[in-house]
Amino acid sequence: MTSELSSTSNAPANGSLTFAVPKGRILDEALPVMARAGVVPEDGFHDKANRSLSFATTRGDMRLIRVRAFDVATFVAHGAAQIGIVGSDVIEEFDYADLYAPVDLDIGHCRLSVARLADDTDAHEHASHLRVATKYPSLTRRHFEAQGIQAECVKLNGAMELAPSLGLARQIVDLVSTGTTLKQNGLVETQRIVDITARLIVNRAALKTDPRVADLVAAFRADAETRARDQAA
Ligand SMILES: Nc1ncnc2c1ncn2[C@@H]1O[C@H](COP(=O)(O)OP(=O)(O)OP(=O)(O)O)[C@@H](O)[C@H]1O
Ligand SMILES: O=P(O)(O)OC[C@H]1O[C@H](OP(=O)(O)OP(=O)(O)O)[C@H](O)[C@@H]1O
Repeated sequence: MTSELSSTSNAPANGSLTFAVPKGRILDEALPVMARAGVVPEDGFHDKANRSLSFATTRGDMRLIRVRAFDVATFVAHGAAQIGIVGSDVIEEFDYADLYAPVDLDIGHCRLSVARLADDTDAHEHASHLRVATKYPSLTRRHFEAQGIQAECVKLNGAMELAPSLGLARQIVDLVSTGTTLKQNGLVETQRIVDITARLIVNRAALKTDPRVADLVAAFRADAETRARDQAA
């Protein structure tokens, strides 16, 4: 499996660039940022009934693929896509050597936190071993290891907030934004692990060999800098 993936060529098919975007909540915030950098999907992309996964853009040499957030990192790390947008949670969970994240896009703000049931006041305060339900086992283990605690992770792909009340794990590690999901499920945040924003990511080899990738990085960076200046003014 690994050797098959690592043999994937970084050369784009037919000289075309592939730009990977997550299909869910980041997308609405990402589209205006992408447009300012000259990445605009053609008709069909916004049609919910359209089952295509690959879309033309107004640039003849670029297509967009719409995939799950974790898969954006996988496509770009293996060179199947040259460039993409993904949350820093995903980048840090995988820690792919071939992935470079040169621009903080200042969108998709949230945080990764530990939470437990509000009434579970002795939830392993002094334990050396914990059971944690999470979509982020690697980040979770690293976080608890730094406190001398061994975290046994139960991997879930969503709805982590159900785990404590159903006895799957007393603690969860999940993304928090407004805190509404925690509250509505009787949970409280106990530790903030890291703040998250969406990043532009590129395949390192593609960045070195294809000037169009470097040009795109420059366009996204210039836009991020302009927005930061406008906010400060
Ligand atoms: N509550 C939130 N507020 C803001 N940003 C969030 C929130 N939850 C998640 N995110 C960001 O959005 C990303 C998920 O993006 P998105 O929903 O577009 O992906 P997805 O492909 O639908 O995800 P999934 O694989 O869970 O279906 C997360 O990796 C994180 O960076
Ligand atoms: O603090 P809040 O504003 O309530 O946001 C937090 C929720 O958002 C994310 O889930 P998402 O809606 O992306 O669905 P998912 O559980 O399918 O990942 C995250 O996993 C939390 O459940």
